Amino acid sequence: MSWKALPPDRSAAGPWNAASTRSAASAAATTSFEVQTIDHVYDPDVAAAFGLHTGQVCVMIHCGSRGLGHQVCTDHVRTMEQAMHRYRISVPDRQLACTPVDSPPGRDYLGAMAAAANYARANRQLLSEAARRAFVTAAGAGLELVYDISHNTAKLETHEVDGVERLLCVHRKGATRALPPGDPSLPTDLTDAGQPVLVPGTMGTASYVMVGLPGNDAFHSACHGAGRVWSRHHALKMVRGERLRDRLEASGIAVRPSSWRGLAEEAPEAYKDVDAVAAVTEGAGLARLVARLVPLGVVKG
Ligand SMILES: Nc1nc2c(ncn2[C@@H]2O[C@H](COP(=O)(O)O)[C@@H](O)[C@H]2O)c(=O)[nH]1
Ligand SMILES: [Mn+2]
Repeated sequence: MSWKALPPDRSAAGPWNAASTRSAASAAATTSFEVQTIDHVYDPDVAAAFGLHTGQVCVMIHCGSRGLGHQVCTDHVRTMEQAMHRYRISVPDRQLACTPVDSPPGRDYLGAMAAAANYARANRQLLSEAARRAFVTAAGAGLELVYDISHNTAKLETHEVDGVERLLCVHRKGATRALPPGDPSLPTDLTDAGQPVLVPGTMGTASYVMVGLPGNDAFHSACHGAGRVWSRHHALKMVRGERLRDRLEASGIAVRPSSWRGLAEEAPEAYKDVDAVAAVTEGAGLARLVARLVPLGVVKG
């Protein structure tokens, strides 16, 4: 399973454009290529609409711009911080540095961020194609795309605020879009079901497919993953890559890391409990559970 292109942004011009270092992906980017199987389906109808069923083998690919988006954010926070006085803006924290979306720094930021998002999408396309070739060669099996979705982005979108439709620049960090059934931005084959929301957990625990819900108060957003409890630095102090590989392989998960260090940084214990995160996401009305997937093998880049 990987990510399908979303419709392009509809317009420019409008509200504030904030570039935040908090809003950036970690420079040491997470990339995982995971073969999984579906161990539980919560909503058979929506799962069927996504082409999913219990026992199915899937591929979940997580890849962004490999640090480019982080650099874009760092650079534009600096520029906006220096430009804010021209727009009479002050913020309590430099990481909230912002200028209007239709100002030169705002346009520059959105353009650079979009380029990084496109680069991330191209990376996923290449990894998806590699997955297709590997599955055909090794198993004679084809792969069908469920959804390709961007994360850690800023998008211009119209939302109702205090009863008024407004054009907003919505920043989603550690988050992704979660459109409800019937949303006009959805591809037609997903209009009845809603948008697939992919929630990777860790290489040693479950991951989830969820679906967007009506009435989402977070501007149609949901989490994009379990999220960290340990920094990469702390994970390196706590975990040895070789031992982690042995532990995962002993529990039946094949592991192919590009480095021991990279593997240790992404140890399962460095992340929150994804089962709890998915339950809270559903409880908060952000997205609904569709299927739970468990890892069979992971390649870490
Ligand atoms: N299924 C897997 N999920 C993983 C793995 N490594 C990390 N993660 C999850 O992805 C999200 C998003 O990562 P981010 O770098 O964009 O924040 C993260 O919160 C983890 O929950 C993995 O190997 N397999
Ligand atoms: Mn990422």
